[in-house]
Amino acid sequence: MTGDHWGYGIEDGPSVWHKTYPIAQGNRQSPIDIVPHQASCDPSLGPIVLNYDHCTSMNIANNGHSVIVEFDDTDDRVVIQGGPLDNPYKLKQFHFHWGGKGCHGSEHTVAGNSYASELHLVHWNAVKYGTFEEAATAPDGLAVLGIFLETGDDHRWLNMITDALYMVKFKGSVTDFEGFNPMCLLPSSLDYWTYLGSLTTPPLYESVVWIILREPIMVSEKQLSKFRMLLLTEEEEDQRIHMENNFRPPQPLNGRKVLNLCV
Ligand SMILES: NS(=O)(=O)/N=C1/NCCS1
Ligand SMILES: [Zn+2]
Repeated sequence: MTGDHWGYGIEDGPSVWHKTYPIAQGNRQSPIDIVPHQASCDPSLGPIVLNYDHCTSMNIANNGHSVIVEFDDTDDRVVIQGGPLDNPYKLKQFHFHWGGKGCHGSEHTVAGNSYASELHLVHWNAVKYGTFEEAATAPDGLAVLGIFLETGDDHRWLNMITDALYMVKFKGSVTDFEGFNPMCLLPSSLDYWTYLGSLTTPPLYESVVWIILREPIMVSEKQLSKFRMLLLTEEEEDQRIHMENNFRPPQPLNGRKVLNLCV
């Protein structure tokens, strides 16, 4: 397994990533199991503030690991700030992790329970670093907002994404996807847990301030099934392998503190 040849299968999945990415066995890896009653409330933690009003989604793509919506991050106004963050962090992209039919697929778990899926809104510290790539290797370079997806009623706005998935069925496909504002994917409460961790996909850099919202959003099984229609394989390949169970299991906490807002 070299270069971008990692995946979620037996041969190339999370249990062997350490062979190519030794930091997989580092001391601030993600995801983790969040144990609510062991989280510490920190009076210095304020609310999360999201300024997505001027966000400009550009495209939606199948990168062979997930489906990803990218944003124009030249605009300084589209940021997350507050909470544990010392600076505003700019929105770069969002993507999802999900399970197989009837299986759960979130990355973080809560008291050992996983959700059907997990949405990651990826932001970078453009105040301190010149590029996303540079920020991605710095200990305070990225802030990822994690939102759990639970099966229930149809999510009226998620349809905008699931209806576009057929256009990026194959690995390496990308299509225009403008005017989507992820504010519509937020739950009603911005109550959160936060801890210092890593990317959950190779190269697994330990550069992420994780902010996980406590309240899940509801999506239907039908909407989730459309994610599983995505393929890991390219259009010209004969084999067709569906993209599912693209989640890394929880990693050792190694003494890290999970903080939450004081009520
Ligand atoms: N799942 S994740 O958000 O931690 N992984 C990423 N890889 C590149 C940017 S975000
Ligand atoms: Zn992710």
